[in-house]
Amino acid sequence: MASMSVKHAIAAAKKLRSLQERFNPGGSDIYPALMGDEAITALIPSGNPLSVHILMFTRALREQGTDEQYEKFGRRADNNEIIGTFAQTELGHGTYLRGLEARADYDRGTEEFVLNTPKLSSYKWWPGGLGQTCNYCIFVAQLYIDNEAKGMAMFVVQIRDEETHMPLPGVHVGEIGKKMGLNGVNNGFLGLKDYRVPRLNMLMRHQQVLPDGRFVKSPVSQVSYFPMVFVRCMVARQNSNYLAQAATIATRYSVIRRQSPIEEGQPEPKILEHLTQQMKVIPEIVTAVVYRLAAANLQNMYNETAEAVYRKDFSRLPELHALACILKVATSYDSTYGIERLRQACGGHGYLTAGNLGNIFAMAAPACTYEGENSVLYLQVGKILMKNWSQVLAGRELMPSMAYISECSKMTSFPQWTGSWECLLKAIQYACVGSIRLAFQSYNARVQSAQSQTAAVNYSGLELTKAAELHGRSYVAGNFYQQIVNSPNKHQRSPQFQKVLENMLELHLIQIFFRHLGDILRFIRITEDEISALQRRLEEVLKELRPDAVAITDAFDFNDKILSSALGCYDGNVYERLFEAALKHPLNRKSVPDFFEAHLKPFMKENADNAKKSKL
Ligand SMILES: CCCCC/C=C\C/C=C\C/C=C\CCCCC(=O)SCCNC(=O)CCNC(=O)[C@H](O)C(C)(C)COP(=O)(O)OP(=O)(O)OC[C@H]1O[C@@H](n2cnc3c(N)ncnc32)[C@H](O)[C@@H]1OP(=O)(O)O
Ligand SMILES: Cc1cc2nc3c(=O)[nH]c(=O)nc-3n(C[C@H](O)[C@H](O)[C@H](O)COP(=O)(O)OP(=O)(O)OC[C@H]3O[C@@H](n4cnc5c(N)ncnc54)[C@H](O)[C@@H]3O)c2cc1C
Repeated sequence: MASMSVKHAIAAAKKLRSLQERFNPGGSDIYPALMGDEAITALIPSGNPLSVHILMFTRALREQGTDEQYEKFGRRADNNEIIGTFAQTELGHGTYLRGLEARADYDRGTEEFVLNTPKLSSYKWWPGGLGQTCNYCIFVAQLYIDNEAKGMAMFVVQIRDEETHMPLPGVHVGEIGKKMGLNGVNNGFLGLKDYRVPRLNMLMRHQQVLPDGRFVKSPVSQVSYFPMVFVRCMVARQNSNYLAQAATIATRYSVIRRQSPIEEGQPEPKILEHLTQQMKVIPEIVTAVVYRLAAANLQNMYNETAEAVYRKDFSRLPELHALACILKVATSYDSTYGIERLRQACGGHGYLTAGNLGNIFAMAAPACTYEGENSVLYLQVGKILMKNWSQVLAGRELMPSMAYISECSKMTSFPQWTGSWECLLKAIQYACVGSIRLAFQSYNARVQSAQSQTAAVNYSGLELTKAAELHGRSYVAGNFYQQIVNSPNKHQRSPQFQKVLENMLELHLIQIFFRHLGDILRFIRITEDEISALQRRLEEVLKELRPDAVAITDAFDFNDKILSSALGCYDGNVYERLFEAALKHPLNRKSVPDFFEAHLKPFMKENADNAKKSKL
């Protein structure tokens, strides 16, 4: 599988290169790569072993290395003359970066770094492509000068000979083993023993070690985390894509499959006529649209911030970090749970490999873990919200994506309930700010009682993650509302198209309202009648969107090769394709399976003989 994946990945990388040249000659815009990734996803359903090379290795060289280092390493990496990965996570540590054990000791006598993974737990473990594909990596290690720790640093390390691909002396590298998916990615392990690299192999755009061993600190230590921010932004787009693929499959299947009359004596309807089926499928279509728009926004913000960082302006890093965390978590959680809901919506056939929903799930699910485990990133955002609440209490302005927090903090109570979109959006934001306030009270009480900040974060963790989740909902719903209601190009839309978008906004806001009704009722008084009215509107908007469901998913424009699903094929010949796939199964090559003579027949005969004996 690994070699097949590499072959396909190389074919796709060539396609990527042509996309890049067509869309953005000489540029480094990731979008062609993403489009290439959709193609790659179809070509390599077991995952792309070059993903981390393209997403992290090449970018780290560009963004963390000096111009000279880019010339020496980055250009060759961008041109796929060398293939690398991003080796940060270890067998013993993934989340807690300050606990990473790999070390780089500076030897001023030879102007080299001596790299070691001192224990088994220090081995790099997980980096994509590390097992067999890569001959280089960015090796993330704790930097030591005269045995004094200086923090994390990144090193360009060659791990295999460029001609023979043999691991170099001092390198112990291999595959970490089968996973629940992405088995074409050859995630690997890497141990280094007294492995020497020249001083100039340490990426030094933001921090430097001078020949005499003097250390020049980075102006902002977190800029070394920037490669992770980029992938979090990519995950937001990538996982909204996976959800859109699954929604396309389930929608098409739901208008082909007929089952169970709704009225006695009537013919069996398409299953999408069942209201409960509409509630399983249509919200997922809308969620895919909502996150694709949010991810595009985030991508623009990333590009602007990356340019600013290149100019040593780090001012927008904190906001990008917070948004990248919140969107990476929200899209990976919601896409993973949404794809499973869509699989279940396809009944038994949803469980067949020929439907491809299981593989799409297996591609989407690890995003809840990699690039920052989701609950850890929620805690990260919770901490940032605590800092921002202190700013609110001090009457200071907040970053634009948190401005609603200041506005809501000035409200002494929630205004008269109207049930309008603005009202629903404000209710979610108001519940978020109420949760932030409660979390802050708990957190601050702990800090005031002499608990350390880290301990206070831990013991306030449930409230912090709740506040972070509601902040994510507020940001995503607010972005969708702006795009539908206040977009500058709204007048260019046909009235029919605008109506479909408004129906999607109605559904998204009501769905999020019901998902967080408990959180909202904690801070806002809403009557039973007002809630029942929203229930009726939910049923109504599902009915309104039902006729548009297929057209919206067709607009995602996934061809059959990318969907790779007998249930979601454009021509709708589901049963023929399921049967065609079944007949291709190796077990159907013979009428009598080999195991009959070897196992089944003796087993049945032995039982028959025993039965006869027991009668005698
Ligand atoms: C072919 C084309 C392909 C396209 C494919 C498309 C999509 C992509 C899909 C898939 C991708 C492919 C493969 C998957 C690759 C996966 C790769 C990896 O997993 S790499 C490893 C990832 N590891 C992590 O993410 C580690 C998580 N841990 C952390 O990030 C940190 O430890 C932490 C949890 C954030 C804690 O940080 P720290 O230890 O420094 O302590 P804190 O006190 O929390 O933070 C201090 C300070 O710094 C700020 N900060 C933290 N992080 C950042 C950041 N990233 N940016 C900016 N600022 C940051 C934090 O806010 C604090 O600030 P302050 O309070 O003001 O001091
Ligand atoms: C498919 C895949 C590809 C990957 N690719 C790469 C790669 O290319 N390069 C790379 O370097 N890494 C890669 N990784 C590793 C990935 O980045 C880590 O798995 C991830 O950062 C989580 O760290 P961990 O595995 O150590 O989990 P842990 O941090 O051990 O998490 C285990 C549990 O502990 C909890 N926990 C941990 N810290 C805290 C805390 N402070 N507060 C509360 N709870 C906490 C977590 O929430 C989680 O529930 C990949 C992983 C996967 C699955």
